[in-house]
Amino acid sequence: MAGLSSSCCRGQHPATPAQCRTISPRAGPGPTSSARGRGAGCTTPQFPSSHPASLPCGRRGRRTAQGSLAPSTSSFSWPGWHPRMSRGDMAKPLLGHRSMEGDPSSMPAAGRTIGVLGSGDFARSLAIRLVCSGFKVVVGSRNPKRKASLFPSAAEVTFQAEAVKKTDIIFVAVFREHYSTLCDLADVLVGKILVDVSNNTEINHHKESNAEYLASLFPACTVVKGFNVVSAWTLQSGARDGNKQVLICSNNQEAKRTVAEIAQVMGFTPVDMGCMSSACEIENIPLRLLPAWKIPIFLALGLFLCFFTYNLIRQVIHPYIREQKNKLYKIPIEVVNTTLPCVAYVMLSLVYLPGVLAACSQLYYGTKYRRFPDWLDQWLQHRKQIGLLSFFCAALHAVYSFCLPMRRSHRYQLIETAVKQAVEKKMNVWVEEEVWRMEIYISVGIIALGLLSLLAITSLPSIANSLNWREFSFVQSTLGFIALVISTLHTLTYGWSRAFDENQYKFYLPPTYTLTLLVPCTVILAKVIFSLPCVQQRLLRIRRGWEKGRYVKFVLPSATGEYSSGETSSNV
Ligand SMILES: Cc1cc2nc3c(=O)[nH]c(=O)nc-3n(C[C@H](O)[C@H](O)[C@H](O)COP(=O)(O)OP(=O)(O)OC[C@H]3O[C@@H](n4cnc5c(N)ncnc54)[C@H](O)[C@@H]3O)c2cc1C
Ligand SMILES: NC(=O)C1=CN([C@@H]2O[C@H](COP(=O)(O)OP(=O)(O)OC[C@H]3O[C@@H](n4cnc5c(N)ncnc54)[C@H](OP(=O)(O)O)[C@@H]3O)[C@@H](O)[C@H]2O)C=CC1
Ligand code: HEM
Ligand SMILES: [Cu+2]
Ligand SMILES: [Fe+3]
Repeated sequence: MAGLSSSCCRGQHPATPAQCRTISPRAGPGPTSSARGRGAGCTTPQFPSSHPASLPCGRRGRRTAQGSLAPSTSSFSWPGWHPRMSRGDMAKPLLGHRSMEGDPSSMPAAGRTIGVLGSGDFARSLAIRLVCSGFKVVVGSRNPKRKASLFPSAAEVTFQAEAVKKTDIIFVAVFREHYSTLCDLADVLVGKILVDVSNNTEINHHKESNAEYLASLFPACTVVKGFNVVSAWTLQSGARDGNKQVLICSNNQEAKRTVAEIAQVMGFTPVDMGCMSSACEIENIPLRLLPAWKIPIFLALGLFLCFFTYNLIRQVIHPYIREQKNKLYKIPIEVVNTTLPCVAYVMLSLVYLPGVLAACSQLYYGTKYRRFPDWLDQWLQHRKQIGLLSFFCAALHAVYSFCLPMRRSHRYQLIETAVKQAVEKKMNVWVEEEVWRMEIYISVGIIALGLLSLLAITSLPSIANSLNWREFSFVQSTLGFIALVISTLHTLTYGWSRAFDENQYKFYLPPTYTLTLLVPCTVILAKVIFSLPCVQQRLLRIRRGWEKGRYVKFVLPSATGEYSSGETSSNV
């Protein structure tokens, strides 16, 4: 068989279903080391027309090209290759074999024979995991002799045709572009479950999903999409250190349930993604890189750039132009440490601003059933990521702040000031107000950061899952808002009277902290207004389903506990 690269074929896809029948391959060079390489692109396997593989799918005779079907497992061990699992510890599966007799479909998932086509990374990890989970495994390879030593001894490695005969569930662990080479197994595969584990190299790279393509090549089989979001490593090392979810879809419920059961026995959590139409989405998942983080990260970078430039102008460019002083040394720490907190603080307020806007919209329309505009919906969805980025910047800011006294420049300035004061015979340099100001804003900063850490911890799924909705909302909504208020205190005590000191205006630009106060103060003011009883009651009613302009008899528990009748409809 031609040594084929297994990278995607850049659009010269070998087979459509029809083509699969008339594929006229020609023998290419013998298997090369790149057979498993990721070459620049692959070509359709070319065989001479006399080659059995040149007959249409389903009507091909048994392959004789590689001679008669060799015995399944060979004692041949590949020199220099030490499979991760030593042969001994894979001798028998971890779970005891349960009775193998009886109707296979009623057989408990474990103990069942599972087929794996392909002998690459994924096939090998899958075989190891299946054997560890108590399944019997038969691997179908184009070259079983060479590959047998890569698999645990409990797994049987044989030719593909041989392997598929022994089981009714087969994991197809080959790349999409090589599905067509399986066509000569079409007859043997009739009525079997094919599990498509393949991924693509780009999002929406093909017009139909790999699973749909596989189903079109083997219409007499039942295709289930699954396991593609699990890496070979997670498969091999077990679900503990990777994502445990296995997303599964298929048009056949029974087949989906069988594969889900196998996933469960392997220690994974099957997630039913519905029918085959979701296969595309499932195949795109491993190609996405932190999709929910894109907008928040761009927002943080944008804010950082703006504040950094602003601080650079004030702290470095202004003294250079006005006093010919070189303050470039301030860039790595001081400029960064007046930029990071601003980003942290503004982003923290951007976490709570959408909630305020949402509340305003509910108050304005007098209903909670009206969809928020898309941009607000999107914003509400991204609050977690915005919040965590704010926490990250605030944590960096705290570390930077603790390091301020370490710097050589700080020490020189300290000595310089001391000498100057000695020369001026200034004995008492203690400024009570300054001392208090700094004590307060540092300690308030620490409390704010402590609260943000609490929010960050409750963001962890394992912690969030242990809280009920009210507890989670208390931490995220109430404590989060308190953190915002305390950060505002920290910023105000740091800024103090600088905003009113004209020396603090460089090129007429106000001190940076004044710019950061706008959004947080708006949010705080709005939240104070929403907490006024008249507004709060209305919001509460709306959230309980009351609607303006609709006759809804509505009773609300009043502060004293008895029920007062709510406002009947008012047509506005
Ligand atoms: C470090 C950190 C980590 C964070 N982690 C997470 C996280 O893991 N998950 C997360 O979701 N957020 C997270 N956040 C963001 C934020 O804490 C939460 O989104 C928080 O719930 C926002 O509270 P809120 O009061 O602004 O709005 P919410 O309490 O969410 O309410 C927003 C708006 O929705 C409407 N609303 C609320 N309740 C109802 C109701 N019952 N019926 C009808 N309408 C209603 C109202 O209009 C309300 O104003 C994190 C923030 C930070 C700083
Ligand atoms: N690696 C991973 O972590 C993951 C991989 N996957 C999917 O699993 C599938 C296999 O991936 P992986 O194991 O990494 O790939 P490999 O290249 O390691 O293995 C692919 C296997 O396909 C067979 N093969 C290679 N070329 C051809 C060909 N021209 N014709 C027929 N069969 C061929 C070979 O088996 P033999 O020579 O024995 O026939 C080879 O071992 C892919 O669809 C991939 O998207 C999904 C999730 C994670
Ligand atoms: C351990 C916690 C914290 C410590 C020790 C700390 C310390 C400091 C220090 C020393 C400054 C002065 C910076 C300078 O002049 O170089 C400062 C400013 C500031 N801090 Fe913090 N801080 C902490 C937490 C926070 C948090 C949680 C926020 C907000 C989310 C925050 C926001 C700010 C802001 C906005 C400024 C003003 C920056 C400027 O305009 O120059 N800080 N903080
Ligand atoms: Cu290709
Ligand atoms: Fe492709």
